[in-house]
Amino acid sequence: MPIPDTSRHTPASMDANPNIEKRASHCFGCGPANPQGLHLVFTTDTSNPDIPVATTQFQLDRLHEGPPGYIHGGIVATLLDEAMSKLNRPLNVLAMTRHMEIDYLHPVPLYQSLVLTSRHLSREGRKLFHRAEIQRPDGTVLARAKGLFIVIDARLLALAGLTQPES
Ligand SMILES: CCCCC/C=C\C/C=C\C/C=C\C/C=C\CCCC(=O)SCCNC(=O)CCNC(=O)[C@H](O)C(C)(C)COP(=O)(O)OP(=O)(O)OC[C@H]1O[C@@H](n2cnc3c(N)ncnc32)[C@H](O)[C@@H]1OP(=O)(O)O
Repeated sequence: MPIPDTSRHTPASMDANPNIEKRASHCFGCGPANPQGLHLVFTTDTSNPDIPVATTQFQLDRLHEGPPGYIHGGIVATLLDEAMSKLNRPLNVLAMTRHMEIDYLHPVPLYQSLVLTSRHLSREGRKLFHRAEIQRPDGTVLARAKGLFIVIDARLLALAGLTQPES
């Protein structure tokens, strides 16, 4: 039986200098330090600061296959979730996904460059409503999501050991 590489599974509480940026370096969607992650790199358009838009191009292979030749539906959900989460920092909040709904309109192919984009829709207090889409380069929408993100307050982050309490 192979010996697991435990260095990839070090509990976050054992990190020498835990902070939100360092922890995010292992994010499955965008963390550069996660060897099994998707390594998505987004461009964020804040020309309208109230309605940020995040975009990336990606191309996956059989590591993320579901139906033969197509991306697994759970990975499609991950892509859409990740894209929407990228809108939170431009809105100057830390937030987590509370609810999302997905329309799988067409199978999402492997081995093709695709466009993943998200847009902030509205805010009601600590509730942020976003949307995201995966498109072919010709604009055909393959999958679409709406998401509700909840702003995480400083006290909760401090309890999780991610920031110092303000007072
Ligand atoms: C505590 C540890 C924090 C650690 C994380 C720190 C920071 C995170 C931010 C950035 C991290 C950096 C990298 C990004 C990483 C990943 C990217 C992808 C994003 C994700 O992958 S992130 C993982 C999945 N995510 C979760 O693991 C969340 C689990 N969850 C909770 O931890 C709680 O849920 C919490 C704390 C969020 C809120 O908890 P809560 O108790 O304060 O509030 P509750 O959940 O009850 O609802 C709130 C309001 O949403 C309304 N509501 C509910 N459903 C609705 C619906 N369908 N439509 C309309 N409204 C709805 C309710 O009615 C209520 O509204 P109202 O306030 O008006 O009553």
